[in-house]
Amino acid sequence: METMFINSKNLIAWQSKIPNHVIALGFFDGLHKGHKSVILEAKKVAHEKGLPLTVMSFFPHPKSVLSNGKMEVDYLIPLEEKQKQLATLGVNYFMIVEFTLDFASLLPEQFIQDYVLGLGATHVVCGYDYTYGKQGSGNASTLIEHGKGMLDVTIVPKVAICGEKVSSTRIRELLSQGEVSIIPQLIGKPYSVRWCPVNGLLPYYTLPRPGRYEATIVSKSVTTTTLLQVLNNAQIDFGSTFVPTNESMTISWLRELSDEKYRATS
Ligand SMILES: Cc1cc2nc3c(=O)[nH]c(=O)nc-3n(C[C@H](O)[C@H](O)[C@H](O)COP(=O)(O)O)c2cc1C
Ligand SMILES: Nc1ncnc2c1ncn2[C@@H]1O[C@H](COP(=O)(O)OP(=O)(O)OP(=O)(O)O)[C@@H](O)[C@H]1O
Repeated sequence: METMFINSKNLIAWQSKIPNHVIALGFFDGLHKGHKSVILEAKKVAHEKGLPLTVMSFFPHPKSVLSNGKMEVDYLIPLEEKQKQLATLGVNYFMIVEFTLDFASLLPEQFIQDYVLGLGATHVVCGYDYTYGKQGSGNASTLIEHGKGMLDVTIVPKVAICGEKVSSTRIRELLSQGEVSIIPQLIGKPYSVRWCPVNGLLPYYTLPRPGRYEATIVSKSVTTTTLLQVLNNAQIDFGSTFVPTNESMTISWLRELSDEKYRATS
């Protein structure tokens, strides 16, 4: 998979470099089941048309840019993890467009002409609630019109669990409520963060709310299931769990323990 960092300054250079492709559009934080449904649909279309598969995302998150940094977004995964997971899903090109206030003010049709058609997409796949362009005024039903006959469009229906849309927002809510045991229903596996002994939580991950959790730690392919206490949004008390001093590790959050259960198991 090739990753491209695109902005207004290098856009023209990229426009002449990328072959025609099928593109999936969205921010895709956490790569949950709704996102995978969009990307796998795009993969199917790309296969049928014999074209490469592209995913276009943005960075930083539109909400943090549009609030002038006042709104802190609790990112679920950093770009490197998104990159790794997209490569595993079979994506050929990963376009990361720099989200700036100037970019946010592009009219929806301009975005489609310059960044979608202009970069070589001939078929767009997005979810039913995808929005784009100034004030998010473009949506799934305006894509055909803004494509001016040059763009095929596939809209993916809502993926829901118990009637509720699977979303990055919902996962952030579950983390803030300590409800980590529900998250596998949304992303297909427990929510994981990367932790390194020197710097602690790596950037663009979010810890569940303070409390005691059953978790697995994977370090150098050795998996340990243990009890951990989250103290605040950056600190974990590892208790008696052995933590290597020179290795980073992956911590997967399995379930929050009530105080009684914690006392019984510790
Ligand atoms: C060119 C462009 C301009 C945008 N401008 C705005 C904006 O002014 N206000 C806003 O809330 N979101 C804006 N967005 C963000 C989108 O509404 C949307 O959040 C983003 O495209 C990610 O889509 P998703 O949330 O469906 O993944 C813009 C997006 C694009 C591509
Ligand atoms: N549950 C879902 N079912 C179908 N499509 C989805 C679903 N969730 C997101 N999508 C689509 O995936 C792409 C990326 O969406 P986006 O990054 O906005 O995810 P989100 O989970 O809705 O995020 P947030 O909760 O922050 O709004 C968009 O095309 C969007 O329409």
